[in-house]
Amino acid sequence: MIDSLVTIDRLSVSRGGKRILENVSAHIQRGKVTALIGLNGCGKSTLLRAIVREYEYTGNIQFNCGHDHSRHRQELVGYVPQKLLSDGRIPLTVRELFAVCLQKRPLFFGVQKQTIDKAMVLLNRVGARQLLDRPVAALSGGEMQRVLLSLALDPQPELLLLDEPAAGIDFVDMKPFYQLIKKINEERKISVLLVSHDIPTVSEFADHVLCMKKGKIVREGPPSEVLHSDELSKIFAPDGSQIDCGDPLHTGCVHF
Ligand SMILES: Nc1ncnc2c1ncn2[C@@H]1O[C@H](COP(=O)(O)OP(=O)(O)OP(=O)(O)O)[C@@H](O)[C@H]1O
Repeated sequence: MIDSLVTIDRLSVSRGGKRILENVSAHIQRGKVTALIGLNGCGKSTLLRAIVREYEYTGNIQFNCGHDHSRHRQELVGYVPQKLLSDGRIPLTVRELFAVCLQKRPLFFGVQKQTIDKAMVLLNRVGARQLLDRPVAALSGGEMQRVLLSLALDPQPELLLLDEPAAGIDFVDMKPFYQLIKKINEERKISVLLVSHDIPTVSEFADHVLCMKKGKIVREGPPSEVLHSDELSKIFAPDGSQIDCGDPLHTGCVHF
C-alpha cells in the first residue's frame, strides 16, 4: 500500500502543439525519495514543471498533504532545475542571488544584513557557506546545485523536486551530494522526487521508482522490482545487455 503525498492521475501536457505527456498516473511517496528515470526527451522535466504549475495540464495532481484546502494554503514545493540559465552568464555573486530571491526591494538598494544572515543559514544546511561571495558564473556544477538546493529549502517544502541534481557533479562529489539529499529527506521529513540517469544511484538512494517511456509511466514500484523489470530492460538495454544496478563508487555509473 503506497502512502502517497502526491497522486498524479491521467496527466497530459502539450507544448508547442506536441503531446509530451499522455495520461500519466503515478504516486510520489510521502516522506520518501522517489526517482523518475527514462531516456532523454521522454518527458521527465515536463512532469516536474507541471507539478510546479509552470506548464498547463489536463488531468489531476492531488496533494494529499492534510491541508484544509478551503483556506487556500498552497502546497509548498521546492524545485531545483537542471540549470539556472542556459548560458550561465549571471553577473551576480551568490550573496546577490540570495538578495534577488529573498528580498522584496530592488537589488540596487543593496543586500540587507538579514538577507546575508539568512543566506548563511541556508548555505550552511547544504555545506556551502564558503560560496557566499563567489560569482555565480564561476560556480562548478556541484556548487551551483548546492546553492539552488539551499534556496529550494526555504521555506521548508513538503515536496522537493530535483531535476537531474547530479548532472554537473563529478564522480567524487556525487555520493556526498546524494547523501545530503537523503539526510534532508530523513531529518526534515521532506518528500523528494528526483530525476536521475544513474541506475546504481537510484538503486542505492531511492525508495520508489517511476519509469517513463515516451511520455508515459510504464512501471512504478520499489527499486528492487522496477530496476530488474522487463520494462526497464526494453528501454535501457534493448540489445539484451545487462543493466548495472551496483554501487556507483565501485562499478562505475551507468548513464542512459
Ligand atoms: N515548448 C516545446 N515545444 C515543443 N516540444 C517541446 C517543448 N518543450 C519540450 N519539448 C519536447 O518535449 C520532450 C520532453 O522534454 P523534457 O525536457 O520533458 O524531456 P526529459 O525527459 O526531461 O529530457 P532530458 O533527459 O534530456 O532532460 C522533448 O522531446 C522536447 O523536445
